[in-house]
Amino acid sequence: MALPGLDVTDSIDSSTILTRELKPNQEFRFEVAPNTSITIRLTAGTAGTAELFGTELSKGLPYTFTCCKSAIYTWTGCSLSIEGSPSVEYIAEETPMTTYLNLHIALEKLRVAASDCPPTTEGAQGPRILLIGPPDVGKTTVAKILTGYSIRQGRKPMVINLDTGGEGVLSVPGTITAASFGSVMDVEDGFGNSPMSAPSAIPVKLPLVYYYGLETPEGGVRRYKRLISRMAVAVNSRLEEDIESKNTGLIIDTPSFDNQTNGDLISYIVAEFSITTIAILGSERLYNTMLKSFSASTNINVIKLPTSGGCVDRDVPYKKSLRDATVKKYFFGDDKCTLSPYTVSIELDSPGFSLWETVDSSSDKKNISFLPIGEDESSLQTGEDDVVRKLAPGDVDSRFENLVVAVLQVDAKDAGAKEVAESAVLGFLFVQEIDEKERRMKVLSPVPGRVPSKALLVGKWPDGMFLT
Ligand SMILES: Nc1ncnc2c1ncn2[C@@H]1O[C@H](COP(=O)(O)OP(=O)(O)OP(=O)(O)O)[C@@H](O)[C@H]1O
Repeated sequence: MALPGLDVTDSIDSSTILTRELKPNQEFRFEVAPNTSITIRLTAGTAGTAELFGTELSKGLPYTFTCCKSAIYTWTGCSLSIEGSPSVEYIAEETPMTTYLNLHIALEKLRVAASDCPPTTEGAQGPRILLIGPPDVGKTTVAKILTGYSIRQGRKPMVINLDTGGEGVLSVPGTITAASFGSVMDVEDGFGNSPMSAPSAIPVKLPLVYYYGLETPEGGVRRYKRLISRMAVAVNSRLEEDIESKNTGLIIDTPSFDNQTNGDLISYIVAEFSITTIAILGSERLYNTMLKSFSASTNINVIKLPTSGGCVDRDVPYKKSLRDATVKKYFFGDDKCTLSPYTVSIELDSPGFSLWETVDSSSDKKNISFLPIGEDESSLQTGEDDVVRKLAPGDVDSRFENLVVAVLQVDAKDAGAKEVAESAVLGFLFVQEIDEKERRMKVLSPVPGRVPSKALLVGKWPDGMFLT
């Protein structure tokens, strides 16, 4: 019988062991299908180092990968042994790693200059880089590489993820997060785990999390912008207390911005986070648009970065399986650390129950063309109820099954739409079943006991899934 959470992957086919010799500046690229896994070792007793998206591999240690498309790069040449069968594997000679390293060195110079300034002055603020571009051009990968390099240099970057449609960074999909990275990243897990999900061999990072609950910013631009503003305020005040992070600066990953329609949003992010460098990947057009838009700003550099030939388009089912795996891991852990979530029952009619839903206003977009000339989309949204809506107990029905629910920091009884729309997240629940007859909601919770009397927020993203 398959126990929930324990059927994570098939066992590794240890009969297949490949050895790959890499010359300096070569990259071993591999893809592992969902439900299979491979183990890679940097061969012990041989010379050479290797890194996975900026994080160095230890010699002889087994690293297990499942459901991923990734690459191991070497500056020196190295030998890798691979146990199992990757669905794709090859050695690439052309990579943009030297450009990425040069970018890191340029940022590091600015960090050194920032460290030389008195802590309370503006000069003490390190570089703040924003990575933008179309889908699957390597924005997240470059964010990982820059983060990995700056950690190896003894720095403490603040990493911000604004991409709600992806797999999530230190949290579930559908969230925006900020975390200070002061310790090594996880080779297998990229940005690693937060203590909200599972204990980990790698030191945990404590992220600030906001649940947006929609796939793209377009669904709720107004709330998305407000969350960005809240996060910018929180990040800035954190940096004032942590001079190491302040000197290191920000690395910001974004959703896919591939044309001029996102110009307003990009400008908003640039202004809120006081961005100093905008790096564009994979779109000459977006690069030129940004050059024009920020030509008057002397303190903002606009640069173009090459996309790695290893970046692969990930189809919709693959992305869905990555999202599902992240949520599953939040509740059940992984094969290194299995967790046992608890099933908790919530009374829908209890006074402490307050469930809100995020509103997707993208359906209003089709009406924009009927607006009077001079009025834009914002005039369609008039009150707080346009971004989040409180559900009456009678409205809670089976359409909310198999969705993620955020437990917010704001108390259920004090929660108004404004507080709910802007509140940070304590943790997540997963709705298993809604019994409309018995007026109960059965949820999966990472901790035992009663669900705290906090406002709960359910979104449309991540989309429904079966956690078995
Ligand atoms: N050099 C490489 N070799 C192999 N795979 C790579 C390489 N660089 C990136 N990838 C893979 O390509 C995929 C897309 O990269 P990434 O997630 O960084 O793009 P993105 O622009 O952030 O995507 P999105 O728009 O979905 O956020 C990922 O699975 C990543 O691991």
